[in-house]
Parts: sequence; C-alpha cells; structure tokens
Amino acid sequence: MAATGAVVSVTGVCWEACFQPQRNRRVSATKLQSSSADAVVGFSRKCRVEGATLMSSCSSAVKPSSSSVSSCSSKPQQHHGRRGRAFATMATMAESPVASELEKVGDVLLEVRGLCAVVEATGKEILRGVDLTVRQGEVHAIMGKNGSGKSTLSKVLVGHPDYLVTSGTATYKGENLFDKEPEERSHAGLFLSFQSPVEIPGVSNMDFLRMACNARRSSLGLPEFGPLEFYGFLSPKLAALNMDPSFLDRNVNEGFSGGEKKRNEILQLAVLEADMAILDEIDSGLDVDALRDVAAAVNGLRKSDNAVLMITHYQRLLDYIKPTYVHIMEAGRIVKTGDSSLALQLEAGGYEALKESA
Ligand SMILES: Nc1ncnc2c1ncn2[C@@H]1O[C@H](COP(=O)(O)OP(=O)(O)OP(=O)(O)O)[C@@H](O)[C@H]1O
Repeated sequence: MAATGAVVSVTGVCWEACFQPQRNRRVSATKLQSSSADAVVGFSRKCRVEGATLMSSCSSAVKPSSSSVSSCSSKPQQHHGRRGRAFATMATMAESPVASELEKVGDVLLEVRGLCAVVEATGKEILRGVDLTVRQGEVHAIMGKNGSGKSTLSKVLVGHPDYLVTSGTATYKGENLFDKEPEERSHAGLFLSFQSPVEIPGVSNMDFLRMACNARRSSLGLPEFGPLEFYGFLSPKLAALNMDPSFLDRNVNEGFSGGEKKRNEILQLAVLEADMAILDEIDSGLDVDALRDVAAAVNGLRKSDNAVLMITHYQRLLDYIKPTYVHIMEAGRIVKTGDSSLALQLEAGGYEALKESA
C-alpha cells in the first residue's frame, strides 16, 4: 500500500504524497491495495539513499547564519528526509480520563535537548537550540509569533525531508528519535496533524484510514481489521466528530473545506494507536462548533500514558484542551515556559507584554 501518500503519512508511506504532493498527485486505489510492507520498505530504502546523498552534499552547503544567536553547530548530524506519522489510542472520544489519573507525573515520553535544524536546501537555520521535555499524561502548548519555528519543530520531529538536524538530541520512549525512519517513528506512536493537510486524489478516505489503522495495529502485533469490522470501529469516532459518513467515500481531503480537513486529521488521529500527538494549529479554520468537536475528540483520546503537543496561536483552543505547560517560541528556541496563565497573559497583552514580564 504504498499507498501513496495516504497511508504513508501514517505508516511512513503516505509521507511521500504529503510532502511531495505534486509528484504523488495520482495515487491509485489499486496501489493502495498492494503490499504495504513492500511500499514501506521500498520507501525507506529510497530515503536512506537520499539521506546518504544529501548528508554528504550538505555538509559543505549548510552554513548557519553568522548572525544567529544560537549555539548550534553547523555540521548536519543526520538527514531527516524521512517521514512518519501516527496517532494515539482512542478508547472513546466522548470522555477524558479522570483528572486525577492524568495529574500523575508520567514517564518522560519525549526529551529534546539543544535541537538545531536548518533547511536542507539552503542551509537556513530555523531551530536554534530547542529544549523540551514531554511526559506521559501531559498536554503542551507551543505558542509564538509567525515564523518562530513551531511548525519546523514538529516536522523535524517526525522526519520531514526538508530539514537537517545540525546538533542536539531527541529521545522518544528512551530511544534516539533521529535513528528511526519516519515510518518507525509512526509505528512507535508519533503522530503529526498537519497545519495544511494535503489532498490525496485517487485514495478514498475509508481505504486510507483502514490501511493506516491496520499498519499501526500490525506494528503492535494486533490483528488487522477487515472492512466491516473497521467500519464498526470507525463509526463512533466519525459520529463524535460530527462528520457525515459520506466523507469516507471521498478521496482524502479532496475538495474538503479547511475545517473539514482539520476534522479529518483528528479522525486519523482517532483511528491510529499513537502515544504522542503533535497537533499543528488544529484550531485554524474551524468554526465554533467544529472547534468544540475537535477539542472534545482530542480530550477523549487523552490517557495517562500518552501526551499531546499542540501548536496554536490562540487561547480559544486552550479553553477546551487544558495545557499542562505553555511554551513560547522565539527565533527557533523555547524562550519561556509556564502554566496556562502564560497563554492568558499573552492573549491579554501580546508578546511585548510577555517580554516585559520576563
Ligand atoms: N522549507 C523551508 N524553506 C525555507 N524556509 C523555511 C522552510 N521551512 C521553514 N522556513 C522558514 O522558517 C521560519 C519558521 O517557519 P515555521 O513554519 O516553523 O514557523 P511557525 O512558527 O510555525 O510560523 P506560523 O505561526 O506562521 O505557522 C520561517 O521564516 C519560514 O519561512
């Protein structure tokens, strides 16, 4: 199933369509039904080859800005032209776990230290020493002015091919995240909901979701769902998001409105078994009802052993999904961390007010 882009985004395969939408514009349903293992392996091989090539050619090309205030080294550590996406377990979308359960201090799920990354093609430095620790049961909100590097951080974590990590570390579940192919990151339970979800013509939403779900289940040693069984599994999730079943027959995101695409991203999140969901501006483009539905769905997925990292510009999302921590990102690094009051302070006075209070 190489699905082509579709399933790759979940298993590592769909990645290709997501990040090279022009090249992968046409993904046939037939292709989706072919062996996903072949697709994933083939894709991984391709990435490794590209990675090796890019690594060698980039070592001289990458020259972080001398005006940068970062302590990032200029030597790329690893090419991250690999992708992956995953999602978190969804027992029910209706109810959040009890607060006391979530308030327990969980194990560290993701630990990022001194992460620096550049645009692979130009060497432009974007991430300049990000430090971040996410524990199980936590919700982290990352806020920051436009262009501060929030989306880049999320994409580097899942292995977007546009970026090179030049220094720093990211440990996920105790293992080096950057040692993993994107699909391995996905299988390990890392999921990214895109800020601008791509359309995948030729691939029905139902096929995409089922293949993504089954790829994840296989990686967990669980039996795959047949079409009918999957529909039974999917229906309540669809209902919880107030999505019409007709969306399942349409091609992935094709012709969807901005808000429908966001709901569809969360539907993907809901059918996948992930441990860490990175949600990049899931609130953008949503009307008030859709925001409430999407937030309820995310809350319903929260468990004591998973975590959410949300990128947002607005308090309105945090009214629904309460963050454990709020981080402010500026010029490629996290410059301030606090509790939910930090977002309220930001809402009231803007970024200048935060600087004054620093
Ligand atoms: N592939 C790329 N090629 C060139 N520049 C890039 C690339 N990716 C990111 N950038 C630049 O890096 C900076 C950070 O981008 P990023 O999308 O991470 O910001 P952001 O904080 O998510 O912004 P916003 O709030 O507007 O979504 C921007 O100046 C952007 O133009």
